Amino acid sequence: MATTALVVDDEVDLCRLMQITLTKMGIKSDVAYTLSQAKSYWQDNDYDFCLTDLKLPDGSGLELVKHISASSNKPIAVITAHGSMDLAIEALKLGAFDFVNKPLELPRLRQLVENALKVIDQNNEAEATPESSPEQQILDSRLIGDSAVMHPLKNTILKLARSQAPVFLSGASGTGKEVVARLIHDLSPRRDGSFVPVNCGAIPSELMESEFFGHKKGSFTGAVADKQGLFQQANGGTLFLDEVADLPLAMQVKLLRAIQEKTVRAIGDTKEVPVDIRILSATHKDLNQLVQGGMFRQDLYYRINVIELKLPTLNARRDDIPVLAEHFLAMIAEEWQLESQPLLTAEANLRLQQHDFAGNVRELRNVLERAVTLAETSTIDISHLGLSDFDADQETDKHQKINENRVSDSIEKTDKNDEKPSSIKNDTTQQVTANLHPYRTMTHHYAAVKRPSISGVISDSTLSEIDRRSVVSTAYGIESTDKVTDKYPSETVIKNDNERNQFDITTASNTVSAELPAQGLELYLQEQEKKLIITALKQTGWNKTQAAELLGTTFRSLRYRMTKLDIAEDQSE
Ligand SMILES: Nc1ncnc2c1ncn2[C@@H]1O[C@H](COP(=O)(O)OP(=O)(O)OP(=O)(O)O)[C@@H](O)[C@H]1O
Repeated sequence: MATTALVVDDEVDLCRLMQITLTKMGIKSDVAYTLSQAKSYWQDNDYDFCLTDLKLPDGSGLELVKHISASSNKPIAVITAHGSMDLAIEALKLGAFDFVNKPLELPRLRQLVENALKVIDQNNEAEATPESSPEQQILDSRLIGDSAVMHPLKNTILKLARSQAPVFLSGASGTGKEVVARLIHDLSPRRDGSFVPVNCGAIPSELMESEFFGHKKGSFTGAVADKQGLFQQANGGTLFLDEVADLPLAMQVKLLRAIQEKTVRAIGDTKEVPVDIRILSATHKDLNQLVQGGMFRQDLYYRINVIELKLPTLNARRDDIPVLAEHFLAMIAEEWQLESQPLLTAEANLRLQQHDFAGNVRELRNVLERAVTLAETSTIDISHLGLSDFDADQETDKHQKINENRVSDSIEKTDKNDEKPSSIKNDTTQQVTANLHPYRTMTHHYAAVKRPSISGVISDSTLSEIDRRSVVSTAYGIESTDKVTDKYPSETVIKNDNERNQFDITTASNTVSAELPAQGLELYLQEQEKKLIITALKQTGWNKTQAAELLGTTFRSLRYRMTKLDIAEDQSE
């Protein structure tokens, strides 16, 4: 059956133009010239989608958007006068799936209609298999959790995936913002295009323009060839601006312009190139507060935060911990090629559910990776988790402290500010090791952001023990000690040795600050880790068991790190 559409506009010529375009695309259409006529046509016919002007003689097209999106999930797109971005944003918030500007550009109209057709197909598929639509299956297999807060979240993700609206993902670190961003893309009509994630905090500011918009050969020293920017790489797909709060103000202006105009100009180029991208963004920081403080442009905030999706902390969905744990253990077993999947004892499972996960899902995964590494067999007991003994009173205290810090909505406030009592932060230091997200570059969190003080660097909660040793030894120019305790490593290492006790930490900070790694902390640490591992492997003739022993780690852990750092099995030649 042919697809049908309702076109609503009071300009007769424009309606004819739209009808001709639709007919050429095999779509039958009716035209309504007023709001009331549109409502009654929509009521009496079973159209597949609607395209409406916002300014109608007897009312606003926004009313039609509200009417249609409240009663069905059929796509409705709006036509806006050039420059009336506020209305377009309002329409997206009300449920319009996309908008097109006047004067109408036919390629853009065709692209919008093609996206609408894809949404219609997806809706039909979902209706045919309501219990297990392909979308639902993808969602359930990648966003693990079945607790009360996850149901509405998943439904919203499905809805947002069908829209073209910019979505801002907020939530504390490790709650799964990137997982959700990928899902929104993979479930959207843009899924055949690329998903391009960019860590805004990791790109040096002097390279930003070239990274985002590209450059022409010879446009500056070092531009040895033409380079495509991230916007163009995401053309037809989705650009995910992760850690968007870290964008320098100068770049915010340029980004806003590109997003509004939907065109980019490479450095050294004379022409603007149109780009068709959807913007998703995320940060664990309170962007609203940054706007108030003048650190983030209000207009850009308004533009990227058309729809905000808040991700719950893991503490707010403890029921999901067992199922998440099982999911991660299965992943670890596969990635590490274990003979059998590790299993948690009932006590270990319970202990995990009691733990205060300041690092959220990422922390859970890291705790499990460490536990699998420590366990001699495939049974993971409470002792392998490395969590301090559970003290119900203490945990209650912690939760109370968190609650005191929350203003009205407890979860949202903690998410936004990442506020934790220092006791909890210390816990995190013990629990959270390196970010092990398979998609994410290791430069993700810390490069270019947390360089200023050595104490900041070393107390970084994501450092694994070996990372810490190399930081301590390299930064201070001292040998690493064998006894690196789990807590704050720099001071512990220094305090363990009388000679080093005399070492003035302030002087150290000053001395070291001049030698901070240009490539950023994470990249630097990776290089150090890689060097140490290769040295140990070379010393043992690439015998992994012996190399692991030399490094004071386990075979499994070494194998994991080799894969993570891309160290080939034998580089002896
Ligand atoms: N619901 C979930 N189901 C399965 N894995 C999840 C879920 N939530 C998070 N994860 C996993 O947790 C880790 C952290 O997730 P992610 O990187 O998406 O968090 P984030 O909120 O973007 O963190 P950050 O703010 O630090 O960038 C990843 O390994 C991710 O795969």
